[in-house]
Amino acid sequence: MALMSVDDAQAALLAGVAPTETEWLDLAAAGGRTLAADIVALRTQPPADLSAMDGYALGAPVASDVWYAVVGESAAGHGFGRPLGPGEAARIFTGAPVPDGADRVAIQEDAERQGDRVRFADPPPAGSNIRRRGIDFTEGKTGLAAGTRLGFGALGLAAAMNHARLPVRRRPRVALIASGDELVAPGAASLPHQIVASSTVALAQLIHDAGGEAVDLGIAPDDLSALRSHIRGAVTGGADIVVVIGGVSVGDHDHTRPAFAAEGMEPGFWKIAMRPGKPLMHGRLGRVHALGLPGNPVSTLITGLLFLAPLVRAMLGRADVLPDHETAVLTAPLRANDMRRDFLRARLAVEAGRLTVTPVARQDSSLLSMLAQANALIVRREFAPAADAGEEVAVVRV
Ligand SMILES: Nc1nc2c(c(=O)[nH]1)N[C@H]1C(S)=C(S)[C@@H](COP(=O)(O)OP(=O)(O)OC[C@H]3O[C@@H](n4cnc5c(N)ncnc54)[C@H](O)[C@@H]3O)O[C@H]1N2
Ligand code: MOO
Repeated sequence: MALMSVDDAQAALLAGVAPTETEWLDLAAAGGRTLAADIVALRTQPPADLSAMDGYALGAPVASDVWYAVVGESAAGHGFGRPLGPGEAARIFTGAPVPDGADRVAIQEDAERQGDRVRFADPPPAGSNIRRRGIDFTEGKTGLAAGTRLGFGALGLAAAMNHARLPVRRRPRVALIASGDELVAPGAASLPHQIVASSTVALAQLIHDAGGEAVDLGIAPDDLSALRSHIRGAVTGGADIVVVIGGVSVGDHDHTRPAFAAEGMEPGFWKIAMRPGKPLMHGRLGRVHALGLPGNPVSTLITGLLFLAPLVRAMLGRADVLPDHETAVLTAPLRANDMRRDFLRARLAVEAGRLTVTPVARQDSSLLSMLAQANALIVRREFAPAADAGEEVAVVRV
């Protein structure tokens, strides 16, 4: 069976993905969520011309070295009440409205004040220290686009635009089923034939970081009907994506594909030209995505990073769905690659102002100790020629 390319498999997975429904959240609960609609400014900011400094609001000087009459004060949160006439100044503070008739603000450090009058050796030019109405945003204009992840900057802007609640996408629900007779929960392993089911918690973190909600459905034994009932439980429980970890290869105890098929899966792809992660499988159970991730823990997490996390982001309507590729300088030579795209576990560093990358010592897809050391993957394209230290290579951060 020919292997499918990573690019074709990602495109097939992400084609026509339907976004989750909209829910409305208070601002304070919306951090990290993804906007379901464009957000329009409900007001103009600043709403008036405001002073950028503490000082004096003035009109143009009528003569050099002129004394202005200080006729009142404009403080933030208060209006000034009347226009300034020629030769008049108002004491003003940062964030306060600039009175009509004033066209500049002189800072107080430059003022010579005597009683109710003030003068400036060198008055500032027109427009100085005034933040004009609407320089940040104007009412009715889109300030944040649908698909934006609400980080602190976007949340602050939404609040400033006078929104108390925001429409966000429901977090995609990802059911995680570990499969294998050897598996036991973290903390419970004692026998030599037992292996800790480490991938569930690791994938859950990846899903959370992508904006999804992971649901741990535990461990299914190597038994077709047990795995089928776990999958049914995931679907009836409202999962958007059902992930089975392991059992996607060709061994006698690999039941993942047959179990999904018996539950009515419309097959998508199986077997990808990548290392690690070759046995990756995708299909559809109606609206629900079925994913079989290869069991070797590093393979699970790299296919999670390259396929599952992008699927979650696509369901959120995000624009930035696939991981970004950057460029870094190799510190060690690499041999030529074969027909599988290789994702080498590696460490990025900044050396003499350049981003450098060094593969970790061992690349076996069972070695979580190596993955935990890595902060990036070197992406070696299919049939890439040997590379020397000093060459640039593509990297993806992990
Ligand atoms: N004849 C072939 N054998 C294998 C092939 C192949 O193409 N032909 N592919 C290999 C590759 S590549 C991978 S990757 C593995 C994946 O196989 P499975 O998805 O069937 O994974 P399992 O056999 O169930 O498990 C593999 C390995 O990973 C451990 N494991 C499984 N689940 C977890 C978990 N939740 N947490 C931690 N560790 C887990 C499991 O104990 C096994 O050691 O197949 C190769 N074989
Ligand atoms: O692809 Mo497997 O994931 O090489 O170990």
